[in-house]
Amino acid sequence: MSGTSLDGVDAVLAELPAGGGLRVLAHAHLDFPGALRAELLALNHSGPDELHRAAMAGQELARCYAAAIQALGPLPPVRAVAAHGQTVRHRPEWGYTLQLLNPALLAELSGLNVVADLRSRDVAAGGQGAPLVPAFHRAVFGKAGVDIAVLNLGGMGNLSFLHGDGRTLGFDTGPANALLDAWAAHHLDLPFDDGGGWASGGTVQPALLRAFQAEPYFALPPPRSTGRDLFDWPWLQRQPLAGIDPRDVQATLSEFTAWSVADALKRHQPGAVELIVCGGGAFNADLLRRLQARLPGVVLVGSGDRGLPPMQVEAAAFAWLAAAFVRQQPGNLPGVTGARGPRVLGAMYPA
Ligand SMILES: Nc1ncnc2c1ncn2[C@@H]1O[C@H](COP(=O)(O)OP(=O)(O)OP(=O)(O)O)[C@@H](O)[C@H]1O
Ligand SMILES: CC(=O)N[C@H]1[C@@H]2OC[C@@H](O2)[C@@H](O)[C@@H]1O[C@H](C)C(=O)O
Repeated sequence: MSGTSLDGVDAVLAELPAGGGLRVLAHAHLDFPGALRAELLALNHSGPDELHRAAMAGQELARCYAAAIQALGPLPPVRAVAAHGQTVRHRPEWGYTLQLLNPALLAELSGLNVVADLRSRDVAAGGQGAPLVPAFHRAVFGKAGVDIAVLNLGGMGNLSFLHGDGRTLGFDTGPANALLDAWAAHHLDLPFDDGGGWASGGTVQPALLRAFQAEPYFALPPPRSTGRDLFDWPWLQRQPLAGIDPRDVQATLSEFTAWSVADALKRHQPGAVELIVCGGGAFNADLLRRLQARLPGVVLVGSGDRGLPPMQVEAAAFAWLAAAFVRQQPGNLPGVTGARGPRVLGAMYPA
């Protein structure tokens, strides 16, 4: 799995018994080489010779994925590799979502079956193609009779609502780390603001926060999903930032992310008693503190305390989706994505 924060690749070796359940046997993370990260970031927006560059980046990604698989150590017999690829365009309203990867090359390099392109069938059926993890969250974190929410803080944020009565809903809340990382990189020359330490010393600017909140995406009803197509550096540059201390901008971005999650939770699952947090944002203490302040009645729990560490959840989720493909079972939840019905997700490139 490599997500929209573009930090690198997370791989897990997962055991998925036919009767249900999941056991992660190994985890490896590889940072993207700097040049690849910069190219993937650039490919999120149109530019010169982008078809050639996308094809080259897809090959480089396949090599990174193969290295991540190798970093898992000696492997038992593996049924399939779930390979998400790198989202560089997400335009379900135009009938497509695009994850760069050369899955044929990954099959060649790894000698394993590769299941890729896990989102496009849902989009073909009229869905958003995202988020796909709510079904997995239900399977691993759900509890009958208890309202639980699961929050992924990746480049973008997404919430799953695991209602006690068995209903599962979810959608993308908006940007999570993508804008925080971009601003920190620009002003601190660091890949991210570790623990949110820089943001925590800033002062939230109410007028700027209101400008962020005025983005029409936040008024959309579900099903909804988003990406760097909208929330990226160009979006930030359109905001009224002039004359504001950069540290206050970072604090305001952090508060904005906390607001987008808390507002979504209050509107869609006011009875939630527990919020399980995963994704790299789970290590941002400043962001979690702001979120807790906006959700006084909700207990925030790291996903590690519920059996799956924050950096493993997404990779495990896509392994689970690929297992559904191997069994020719649907992976999407039409009530979440808006697809016309359940669909088998993905395509296999044989070993
Ligand atoms: N110690 C930390 N302090 C603050 N932020 C952190 C820390 N560690 C990781 N992060 C954040 O988490 C990000 C990586 O998160 P993750 O790998 O979950 O995202 P992703 O999978 O790329 O995104 P998505 O869920 O959108 O697909 C980093 O880019 C950084 O912003
Ligand atoms: C198109 C795409 O890659 N979307 C990602 C992204 O990262 C977070 C959010 O935006 C979510 O919609 C999705 O990933 C999660 C894991 C999902 O599909 O459930």
